Order: sequence, then structure tokens, then C-alpha cells
Amino acid sequence: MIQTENLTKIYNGKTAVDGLDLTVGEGEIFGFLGPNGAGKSTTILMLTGMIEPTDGRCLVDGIEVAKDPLAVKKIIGYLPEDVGFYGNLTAEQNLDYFARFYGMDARGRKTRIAELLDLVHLDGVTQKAGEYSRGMKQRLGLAQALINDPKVLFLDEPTANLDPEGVREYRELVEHLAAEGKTIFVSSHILSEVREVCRTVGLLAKGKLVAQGTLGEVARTLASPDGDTVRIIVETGERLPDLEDPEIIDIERNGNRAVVRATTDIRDRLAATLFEQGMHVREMRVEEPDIEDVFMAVYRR
Ligand SMILES: Nc1ncnc2c1ncn2[C@@H]1O[C@H](COP(=O)(O)OP(=O)(O)OP(=O)(O)O)[C@@H](O)[C@H]1O
Repeated sequence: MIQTENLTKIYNGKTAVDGLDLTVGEGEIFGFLGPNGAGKSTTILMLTGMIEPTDGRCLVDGIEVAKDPLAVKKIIGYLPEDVGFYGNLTAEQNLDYFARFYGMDARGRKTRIAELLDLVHLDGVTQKAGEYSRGMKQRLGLAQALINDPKVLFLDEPTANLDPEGVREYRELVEHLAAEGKTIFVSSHILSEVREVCRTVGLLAKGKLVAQGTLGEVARTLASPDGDTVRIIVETGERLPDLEDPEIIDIERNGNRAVVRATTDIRDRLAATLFEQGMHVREMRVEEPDIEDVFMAVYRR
């Protein structure tokens, strides 16, 4: 549903987004993770047709954004990092103003706005938007992004200013929208946020895509960047002896526990070898990298 090919943005000689190749499938909740300044907002601005790429291209639902930004705008919704409204208008009036840009007739606007206010729990609220809490503003922003019933929704740091209750409500809404079949692209610098709602992630650092996939896949790629190291935890009844195996890189021992670093997952062979040597194997598993640790390592780069 979303695809970028060598997507690049250079601002005054400084590369903000560097040759991004990204794919997000239909109906996915995709988390676009990266530290501040990594280039997330710039990428979203190119995907939503707000700015043009310096090089490469991006497609949303098969439409090349830079070539036909208006066609793309019809099928997307966008919640910017700092959402702005007319403070002296109510939620309904703000949404009505916005809905007119989509050429909706008065009846269509009324029905859609009522649905959306109900969805984001702002129905019956009579205050003007200028008096809203941050959470209410964010919910109104989401309603605005949904006015045209978009296929694809771009949310830029949607929980940055929310309290825990606001975050919980936001998550429920995102799940609800995804269940309707919408593709959701969420940017965030907070791993725990993305972990809660996103099935797949892309990790951006200094404008470059460092890894993409499920969180587990991304963590594994980052934990062994060359992709050829498997850490096997082995606990035996006796101290693990030296083992002749061309795929073993090294063995770290700590009493009867050991970490065998190998080029592939050699657990079956290892178990057979230890069995032949009459050793008692109590535990043998591939160590899963700690996601927080590997992400922090990328953030500190
Ligand atoms: N309009 C602009 N003109 C010049 N440089 C810009 C512009 N917008 C962004 N940049 C620079 O591009 C880089 C990427 O910024 P961007 O806002 O896309 O990152 P981000 O990952 O969204 O970070 P944040 O979460 O802090 O917004 C930064 O170095 C930023 O200073």
C-alpha cells in the first residue's frame, strides 16, 4: 500500500532522508521508529505530498505521490505532529470547515462529522477547540484526518503530548481503525509505544533505514548486523568441553552455563555431540536479543 524507492530529501545540502526503500502492506499498522531528527517527519511529508523528494519516489496505493499529489490526498489522512485548529470554533465547526475542502455536500458532512465525533468521544462537547486539553485536541486531529474515510492514515508522533489515559484511548482508536482495514503509518521515537500497537516496524537513524520487519526480526538483524551469528545458551550437568565444529566461533563459559556463538543454529548437532560425550544437557536455546538494548544501541549511534 505504501512503497518508497530510494526516497531522498536534501535540505540546503544536508541529507534528511537518505535512499529509503520501504514497503508497508495493506491493512498493516506500521511503526516508523527513530530518534529525534532521524527524518521521520520529512518522510511523512513526502508520503503525503506536502514536499517533493530530491531523489527517488514514493507510491501510495500505486499512485506516485509527486506526480499526482491530489489523487493521493483523496485517499489519505494525515495527523501532523502539531495539530492546529480554529480556537474560536467548536469541534463540529472545525470539522465542517475542513470537510468542505473535500467537496462534501451539507448532508454528507453532517452525517460524517456526527460519526467521527462519536468515534473520538467528542460528541456533545460544546467547548471551543481553543479550550481543549491536549488529549481532546489530538482526538479532534484524528477525526479531521479521518474526514474523507481514508485508506491510509499517517500519524506523526501521535502520543507525544498525551497523558496515559489519552495514550490508552489513542491505542484503542488505532486498533479499531486497523480492524476496519485501514493501513496505518505511525511515527514515534518511543519503542514502547510502537511495541503496543504496531505489527511491523521500520527503524530510521540519520535518514537511513536501519532495519524493517516485525520487532523480533528487527531486533535480530540489529543484534547481529552481519546476520551470521547465533548465540546458543547451553546448560549442562558438567562444564562444557571444547568442541570441534567449524561453525562454532567461540564459547563463553560461566560454570555449567555457556554461550556458544555459532555461524548458524547448530543446536541439533550440538545436542547429538554432547549426548555422544555422555553429557547431561539441561537447557539449550537460541538467545533472543533484548529489543530495548538493541534499539538503544542504534539511538546512541
Ligand atoms: N524545512 C527544513 N529545512 C531544513 N532542514 C530541515 C527541515 N525540516 C527538517 N530538517 C532537518 O532534517 C532532519 C530530519 O528532520 P525530521 O523533522 O524529519 O526528523 P524527525 O525524525 O521527524 O524528528 P522529530 O521527531 O524531532 O521531528 C533534521 O536534521 C532537521 O533539522
